[in-house]
Amino acid sequence: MSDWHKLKLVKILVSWQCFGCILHKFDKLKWQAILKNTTVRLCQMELLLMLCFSSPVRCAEFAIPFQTNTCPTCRLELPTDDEAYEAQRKYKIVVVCNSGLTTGASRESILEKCLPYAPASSVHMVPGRQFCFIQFADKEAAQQVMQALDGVDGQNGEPPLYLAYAERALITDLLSAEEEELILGQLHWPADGSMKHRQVLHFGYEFDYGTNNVDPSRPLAGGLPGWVELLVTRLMDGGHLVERPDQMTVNHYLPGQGIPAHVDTHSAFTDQLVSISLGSDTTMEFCRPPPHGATVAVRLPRRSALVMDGEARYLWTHCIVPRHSDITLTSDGELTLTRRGTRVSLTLRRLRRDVCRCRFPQQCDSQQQRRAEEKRSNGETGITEQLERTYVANVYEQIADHFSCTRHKPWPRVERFVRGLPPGSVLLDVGCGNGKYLGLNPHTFEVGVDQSSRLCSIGGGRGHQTVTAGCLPLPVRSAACDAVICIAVLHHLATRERRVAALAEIGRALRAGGRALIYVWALEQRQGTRAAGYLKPGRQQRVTETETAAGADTAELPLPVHTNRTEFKQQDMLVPWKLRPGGRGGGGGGEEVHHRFYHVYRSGELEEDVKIAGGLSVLESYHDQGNWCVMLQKDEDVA
Ligand SMILES: O=C(O)CCC(=O)C(=O)O
Ligand SMILES: [Fe+2]
Ligand SMILES: [Zn+2]
Repeated sequence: MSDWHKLKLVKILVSWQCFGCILHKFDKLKWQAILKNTTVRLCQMELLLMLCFSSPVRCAEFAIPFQTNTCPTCRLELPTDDEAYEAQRKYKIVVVCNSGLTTGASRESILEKCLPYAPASSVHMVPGRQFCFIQFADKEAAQQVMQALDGVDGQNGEPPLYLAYAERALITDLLSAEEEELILGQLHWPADGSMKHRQVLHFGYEFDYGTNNVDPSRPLAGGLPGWVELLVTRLMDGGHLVERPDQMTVNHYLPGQGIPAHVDTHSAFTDQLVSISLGSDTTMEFCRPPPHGATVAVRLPRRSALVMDGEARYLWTHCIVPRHSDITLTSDGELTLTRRGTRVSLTLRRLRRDVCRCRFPQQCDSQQQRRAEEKRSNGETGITEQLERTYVANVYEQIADHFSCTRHKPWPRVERFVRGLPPGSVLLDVGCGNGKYLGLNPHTFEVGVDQSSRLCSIGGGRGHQTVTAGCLPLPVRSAACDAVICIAVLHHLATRERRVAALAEIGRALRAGGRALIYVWALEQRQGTRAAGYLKPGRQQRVTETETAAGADTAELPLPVHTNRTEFKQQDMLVPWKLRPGGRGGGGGGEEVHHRFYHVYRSGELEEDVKIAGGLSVLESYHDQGNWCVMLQKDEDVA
């Protein structure tokens, strides 16, 4: 593999996945050399994580606030595009991605490299890590160093440094001790104690702990106090806050008190939340929901402000564990137990008056609600998604091992397409299953996508790159692929709208001039006098879906059940899969029957769908092995 080819692959992966996942994949390669001229970006929570493992005190100090996408491997956020990245190049803290204590760099060696371009005010080395942070007096100094050093070869053959801008998420010196005292004196706590585990006050709007929401039509008299407006102005002038908050919740915690893990409701508040600590330091814990389940402890010093945005605001939960003491680091790097005092926090938020557009629809009450409303108004009831989940996704997950045993021989014309790709091509296999079409051409870069995590791990176990994801949308950058294959996948989508959308997604993934090969099961299993293999009796070993569910109760199924090895009687149906005893879930005794949803295509239908999807031309179309097949080419310059 030439360096150019490696670079191309890394570029594609970098745009899909976060730095940590890339490094994980590439630890065997000399990634420093490969990454030359490639913009490496870290995502906010990943930085917090990496920092945190070695340093519970400084973990939250830095974050990179790019506009982001989600890494399909680990679901971390990633920057979206170069424009967004360029627009954000204005921070006075820089992270050096490939120089840290574990690469043999020192504070002195880093300073020495920067000094000819601009003086650095401090360098933070992170124990056990291969990156470090440099803080400059101003943005211009940071920019000069960035321009001079980023990706440029070092002297005497030294590898280049890779730099990215970073920003503080924690503002440690927001207010003075006198101001803190004045503010604490302004707050009047009701004698009866408003909550069981802590006391709270609300300004601007009341936060309702029953619904975890606010009523925008009922503002509280008085709005926010003047002294808060002053702190807000400081945060905005410092570039830490984009919008002026209009709601404040003040929490009062005695030592031993805390707040349960939660994500502030998406539909209630906008992108940035601020937590200002008064009276005492504390430790706030951020947790990423399972299956990842990472925990990051962030030390919040008194008189500091923590700004949560991106996935720290929308995806990770935050909590304060009810404890009397926290484990912290001394300035000498020793671990010590620090007793908590009484802490008062100011949570500043802005009411949301539109739909949340965060990148975590699964976690987003606002987007879920909107989708439900749309469905209701369309008269649609989620049947489609339910059908695909029950009769496609869940079934493949259960029959994965057995299914994989029946899928080893590539169909010749698909194999020919893959083998014919020019060296260096990037091939995406949409619905890759166990990866039987991956690895046929050693000169291409291939990534398989399948929504079954079990099939992905079977493919992954054979050394292929697989990503667990569906095809709507595809987890790839636009125009990233030279070729796409999508074999026996689209017939599992339950509506025409979704089948067309999947074709459009394939088109989006292709570069102009790139080609795709699509196979879908045909309604017509006969061509002239020739019957497809599927109809031939006595070929039970090729696929094992040979019999109808003998004795299975089909009365409750939502669609007619097809009798295997017979002609199709309708286009939408359920096709039984008999799970062999001994296969997963087979258990050695009786046979389990699973039903998969299919929409078999009639002659010409696939071509019509391609036309509706747009931007793709049909180069060739044919009938092969009982499938309708098209070879497509992405049109040049579709405006
Ligand atoms: O006390 C804090 O800093 C956090 C409070 C909080 O998370 C909230 O009110 O939603
Ligand atoms: Fe909160
Ligand atoms: Zn949201």
